[in-house]
Amino acid sequence: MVMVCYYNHLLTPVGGVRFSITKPSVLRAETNNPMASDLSSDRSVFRGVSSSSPIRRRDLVFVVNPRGANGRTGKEWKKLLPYLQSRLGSDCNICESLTSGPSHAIDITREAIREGADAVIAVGGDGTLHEVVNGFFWDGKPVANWNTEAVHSTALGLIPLGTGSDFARTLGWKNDPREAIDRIARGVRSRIDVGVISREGEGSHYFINVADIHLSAKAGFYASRYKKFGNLCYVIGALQAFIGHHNQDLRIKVNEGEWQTLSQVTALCVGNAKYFGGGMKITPNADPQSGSFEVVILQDFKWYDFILKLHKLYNGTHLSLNNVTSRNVYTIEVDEISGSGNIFIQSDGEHLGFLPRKLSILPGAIEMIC
Ligand SMILES: Nc1ncnc2c1ncn2[C@@H]1O[C@H](COP(=O)(O)OP(=O)(O)OP(=O)(O)O)[C@@H](O)[C@H]1O
Repeated sequence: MVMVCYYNHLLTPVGGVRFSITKPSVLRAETNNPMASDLSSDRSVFRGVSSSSPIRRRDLVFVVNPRGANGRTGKEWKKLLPYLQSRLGSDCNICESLTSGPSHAIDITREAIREGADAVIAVGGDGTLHEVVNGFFWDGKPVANWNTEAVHSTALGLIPLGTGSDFARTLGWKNDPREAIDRIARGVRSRIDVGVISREGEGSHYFINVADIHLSAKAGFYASRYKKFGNLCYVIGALQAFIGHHNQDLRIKVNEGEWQTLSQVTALCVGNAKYFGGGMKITPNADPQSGSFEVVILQDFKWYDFILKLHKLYNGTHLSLNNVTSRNVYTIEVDEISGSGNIFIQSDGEHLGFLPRKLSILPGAIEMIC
């Protein structure tokens, strides 16, 4: 079978990359994105080679956020392309899709899965990974290949090139993109869990790393404005979030049980993986293959507690503190008591809105190249 990954600068709207169906077995990326790398115009890279071998060439779609890590992702990606081509070009059809703005990675991923890509690889930070993960779902269900006779499924891949790249830390991956490409070349897949967040009257939202509520979510909201300062953005975001912060009584319902009240919550963190905020080991026992979340709740923290206990939050030893609790859950509903409507929630470092929300685990929902 011949799979073609075809790059065309003439056919798309400004700044876009999209896949369009020409015939079921053809995967086509189209763009006129000015950020497209030099190699984008080299069709020998993006066009599949007709193969007479009975072994099917894998179709790999790399979803690259050129603005990730304040533009470092785009620069690093360009430097990586020759290695990528040398490592994967002989066995795989390689397709590069540069995102043109927020949420674009979701659409690219959905189209790639429907077109039968073997893997969609997020190239960027946790925000890009988050969008690619959301692209694996549509209308509350997993996205499927349009070709219902296809025997392969689409795996998720990751080349961590963001500011924080916290999800990769849980997997023990070094911040080495060549190592990530070697991993993709090996192509070993494992099932991992995904979290789903819902609210009455709204569509579902998915996350792979950590979802968190109140102070930390507010800090993440502000941190996103200061990404140009690298990991320092999380410190600046936290300082800004502290201004006017009040711990709040919240109510939670765990595993469909009874509602219970939590007093003076500073932050409530739901971990599918361990790290957030640029390396803080907030949910140290979370494991994306466990089939459950670790929920860590910080209560009645004062500003000076963060100064005195910050090292514990970074190295994951904070669970021994009096006002920190941890539990394993499958579902958790969180609502506020005061009705202020301003308790922040974020997932994978992306601002999601405000309470209430229900968070549930989807065990083994995605196959990941590990
Ligand atoms: N072309 C683009 N221009 C501007 N923003 C973009 C573009 N493509 C994607 N984005 C947005 O950039 C945000 C951040 O991207 P990403 O997570 O890759 O990098 P980061 O924030 O530096 O890393 P981390 O999330 O690991 O700290 C994402 O939320 C995404 O919506």
